Amino acid sequence: MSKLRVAVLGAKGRIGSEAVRAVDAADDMELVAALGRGDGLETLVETGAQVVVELTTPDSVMGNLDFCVRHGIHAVVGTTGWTDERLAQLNTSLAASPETGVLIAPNFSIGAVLTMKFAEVAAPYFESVEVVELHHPNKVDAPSGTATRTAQLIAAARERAGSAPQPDATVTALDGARGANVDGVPVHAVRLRGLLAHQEVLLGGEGETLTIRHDSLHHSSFMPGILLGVRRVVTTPGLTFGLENFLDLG
Ligand SMILES: NC(=O)C1=CN([C@@H]2O[C@H](COP(=O)(O)OP(=O)(O)OC[C@H]3O[C@@H](n4cnc5c(N)ncnc54)[C@H](OP(=O)(O)O)[C@@H]3O)[C@@H](O)[C@H]2O)C=CC1
Ligand SMILES: O=C(O)C1=N[C@H](C(=O)O)C[C@H](O)C1
Repeated sequence: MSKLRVAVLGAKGRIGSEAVRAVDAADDMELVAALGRGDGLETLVETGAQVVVELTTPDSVMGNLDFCVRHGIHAVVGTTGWTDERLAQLNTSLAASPETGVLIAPNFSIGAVLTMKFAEVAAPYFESVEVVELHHPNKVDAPSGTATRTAQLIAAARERAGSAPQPDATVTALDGARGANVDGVPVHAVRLRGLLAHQEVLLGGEGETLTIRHDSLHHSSFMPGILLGVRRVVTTPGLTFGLENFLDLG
């Protein structure tokens, strides 16, 4: 069986450098390019890359994906910064290249994907829900893509269940004291030396609380999800949002 020809963009970054090692070590993949900022994207065409793993920055990802989709190169994307406008722009590009697949995964670690799933299930059963994400201080953005996605899933689950809006403070002495409001769910971002990527979903009801916590302790936690994404995206045309779509979570 021929190996999948895979390139990594953002290859010198924290997660990109780990992805280079993981792709290189995978028996069914050949690492054909490892590109950093300023390296020409034409290399992707010259090396016959079939799948790009995109792990750059929110300011670079759209241009990189535009190139990939126009050249029929599938993409597995971990880079954050997704908005409805950006997703619509990507869908427009994909419409002109209907055989190309793009997976955007807010988080590639199985624990984080399960945290989102568990939070979605639990959210309608509690009066209050808040999300706290904690990351290393060099993280490019806040709140994390995972926290934003978690809050969106929680809000959608509560809306489907007809949950009442959460009680909240009527007076805040300082802006930001209640975190960011994502679809009615407060999201708090901590940046702390020594951390990598962590999240707590706090749920509270009458006389009880439930805390769902996930910790990524090393960038290796994201690698099985990236490799799964690479294997599946080549046979999944169009846009897939969330690694859970490639997992059987019941
Ligand atoms: N979905 C997931 O599971 C995960 C997602 N992430 C996300 O991945 C992204 C990267 O995170 P992280 O590795 O910590 O960040 P880093 O800053 O360590 O790495 C980003 C790398 O991308 C490079 N880069 C920027 N623009 C381009 C470009 N146009 N072409 C090629 N390379 C480029 C940067 O180069 P330079 O330094 O020169 O700018 C840098 O080396 C973030 O959005 C982060 O949130 C991170 C971990 C897990
Ligand atoms: O920048 C990071 O480190 C991470 N980014 C992703 C996010 O914003 O959710 C995934 C994970 O939290 C690590």
